Amino acid sequence: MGNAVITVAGKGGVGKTSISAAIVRQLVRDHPEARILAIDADPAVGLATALAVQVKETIDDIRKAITASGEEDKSKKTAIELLGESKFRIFDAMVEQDGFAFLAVGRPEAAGCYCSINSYLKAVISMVSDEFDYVVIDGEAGIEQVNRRVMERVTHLILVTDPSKKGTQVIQTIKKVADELVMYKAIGVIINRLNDPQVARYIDTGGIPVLSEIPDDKNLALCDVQGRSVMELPDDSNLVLGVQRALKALGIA
Ligand SMILES: Nc1ncnc2c1ncn2[C@@H]1O[C@H](COP(=O)(O)OP(=O)(O)OP(=O)(O)O)[C@@H](O)[C@H]1O
Repeated sequence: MGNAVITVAGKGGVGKTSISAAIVRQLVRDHPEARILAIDADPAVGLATALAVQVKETIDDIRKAITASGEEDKSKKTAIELLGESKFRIFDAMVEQDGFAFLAVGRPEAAGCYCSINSYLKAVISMVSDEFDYVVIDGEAGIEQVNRRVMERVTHLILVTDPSKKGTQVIQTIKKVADELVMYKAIGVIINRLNDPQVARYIDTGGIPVLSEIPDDKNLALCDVQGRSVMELPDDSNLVLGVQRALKALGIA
């Protein structure tokens, strides 16, 4: 198989970050020889915390620096061209630890529009994807990044919802947009925090295949409180088992 670019998307607060971190954990264990990159593309910057990574420099920092240098440059190159020329800076910003590389998009300070950082992010994903066997992207909540074609190169789209109607509506909207804009190979849903199996039959994913259902995970709650990495979750914790099932269903594990 070629490289896999896995994106995790869904409504805010449903568990995208925890699931992305658990996917990284699983890939590191299943494929110790593989080159694995985790990208924190959520401006809320949770993946770094979930994986206990100390971020050195973000894509947004690099964007600002090269935009500033571009303004002094009389050759009128576009910022994305400049970014291509400073590819080494992106690789330099990656933190290597526990068997994976990590890159954060950062939190653009200018209020309002993330369009510009999103077009950088898209360029960065294309630029770095070929250098890794697996890329795992923890996306921003909602449809914006899919809509702006940031996720164009994604091969596996994992939609996360909780059992709420709002959650399932968001994943159906993301799927609709992705069907037009993303050439994904596989798509599926993880239903997170589903504690009552009786509730499952009322959940309407709009025909999107369910990859796995994950009940509340006590170990994750403990990790959260103690600020420990999801990499340290025990093998039998609900999140780990649910992510294993999902990766298997997608043909990745
Ligand atoms: N299966 C689970 N069991 C217990 N706690 C969970 C589970 N899934 C997520 N949580 C907790 O719910 C909270 C939100 O999860 P997480 O940050 O992963 O969601 P998110 O979708 O990435 O949120 P955001 O959209 O804000 O980035 C966290 O405190 C996380 O530990």
